Amino acid sequence: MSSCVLWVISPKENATTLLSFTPAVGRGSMRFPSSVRFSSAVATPARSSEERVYEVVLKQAALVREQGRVAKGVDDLKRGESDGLSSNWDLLNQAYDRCGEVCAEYAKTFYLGTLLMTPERRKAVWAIYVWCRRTDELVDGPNASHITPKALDRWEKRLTDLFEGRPYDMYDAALSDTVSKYPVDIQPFKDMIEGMRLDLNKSRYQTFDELYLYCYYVAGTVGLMSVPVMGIAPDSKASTESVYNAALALGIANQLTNILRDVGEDARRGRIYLPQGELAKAGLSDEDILRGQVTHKWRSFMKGQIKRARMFFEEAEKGVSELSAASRWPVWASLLLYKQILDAIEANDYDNFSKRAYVGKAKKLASLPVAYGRALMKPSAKFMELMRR
Ligand SMILES: CC(C)=CCC/C(C)=C/CC/C(C)=C/CC/C(C)=C/[C@@H]1[C@@H](COP(=O)(O)OP(=O)(O)O)[C@]1(C)CC/C=C(\C)CC/C=C(\C)CCC=C(C)C
Ligand SMILES: [Mn+2]
Repeated sequence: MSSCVLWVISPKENATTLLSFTPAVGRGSMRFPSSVRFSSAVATPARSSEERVYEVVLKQAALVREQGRVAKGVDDLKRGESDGLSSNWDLLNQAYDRCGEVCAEYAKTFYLGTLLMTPERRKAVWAIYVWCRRTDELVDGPNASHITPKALDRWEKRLTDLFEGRPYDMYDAALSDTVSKYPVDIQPFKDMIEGMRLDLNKSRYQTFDELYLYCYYVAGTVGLMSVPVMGIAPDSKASTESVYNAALALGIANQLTNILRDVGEDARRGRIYLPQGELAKAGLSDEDILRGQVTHKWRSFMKGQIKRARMFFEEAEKGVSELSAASRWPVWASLLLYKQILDAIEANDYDNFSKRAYVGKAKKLASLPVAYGRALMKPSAKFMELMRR
C-alpha cells in the first residue's frame, strides 16, 4: 500500500495538499520497503510521521516561493553609515563574527565550506548553526542533567522573541537579523526544540515511524532552515518542494548515521534509538545491545539499517545540485563525509558498541575535491546523470 492511498482515505486533508504530496512520494519513498517506512501508518488510520513532516516541507516551500526562490538583493544590501545605525551595525557584525568563530571551532570542515558562500549567506548559515548547536547543547552538553522541560519552554520563548526582533544576546541578535532577511520560518526551529523535549522524555522508539519523527525534529529541521539561506539555483528546473524534500532527507540520513555510529555510547546513556520492533524481528533485544557482542544477527540487522540510511542519502543527492552554486560545495562535502561514516561502520565489522566509526583525515581531504567537482555540475547536468543511473 502506498502512502497516497492512505491520504485518499483521510477525510481531513484537502485536495491541494494531496496533489502536491503525491508526486514527491511517488519519486522518493516508493523505493523504500513499505514494511519499513509505512509500518505504523498501515497499522492505524492515523497519518504517518512522514506525511506529517511533509506538510511542514510544503509550508516551507510555499513560503520561499512567495518571497522568491533566490533571496533577491540580500547579497547587495548596503547598510550602516548611511542609515545612522553604524554602531548597531558594528555590533551585529561582531555578533556574526562570533557565530563564525563558534562554527569554526565545532565544525571546521563545514566552516571552510561556508567561506565559499557569499558573505551574507555565510553569516546567516553561521547564525543558524550556532542556534542549532546551542539547542543541542541544552540536552547533550555539560549542563544537560540540569535541563528541565521548563528550561526548554524558556528557550522556546527566547526563540519567538528573537523572531519578533527582541534578541536576548548577541548570538540571538545574529539569528534575529538573519530571519528578518531570509524567508526562514519559525516552525523548524520550534520543531528542533520539540526534538530536545523528546530526548528528555523518551529513550525508546517502537517503530521506524517514531524514529523518523525524532530524526526530523533534531536534524531534518536543519535542512529546512538552511535552504532559504543557501538559495536555489536560478536555473534549477526542480520544484521547490523537491529541493526541500532533499534537504529533509539529508538531515534524516545524517541523524540515522549518527544513531548507527553511536549505538554503544547511547545505550550506556540509557538511550536506544533503534526501532524496538525491528530489533525484535531480528531476534535482538536491549540486553543484546548492552552486552555489545557483534553476532551474526547483529551484522545482518545493521546491514538493513545502513541500507536505509544510504537510501536517504541518495534521496538527498538529487537535490544538492539544485542549490545555488556557492552553496553546493559545503553541502556535498558534509554529505560525502557523513555518508562515509557508514562505510567506516562496515569496516569496523559492525562493531558500533566499542568502536567509534570515523572518517580519517586522508579520506576527509580526498573527499573535498570530489565534493568540489560535484558542486560544479549544473542542476540539469546532475539531474541527467541521476536519471541515467
Ligand atoms: C552545509 C551544511 C551542512 C549546513 C548546515 C549547517 C547547520 C545549520 C548545521 C547545524 C547542525 C547542528 C548543530 C544540529 C543540532 C542537532 C544535531 C547535533 C544534529 C546532528 C548533526 C551532526 O552533528 P555531530 O556529528 O556533531 O553530532 P553529535 O552532537 O556529536 O552527536 C546531525 C547528525 C544532523 C545535522 C543535519 C544537517 C547538517 C542537515 C544538513 C542539510 C542541509 C544543509 C540541507 C542541504 C540541502 C539539500 C537540498 C540537500
Ligand atoms: Mn547530539
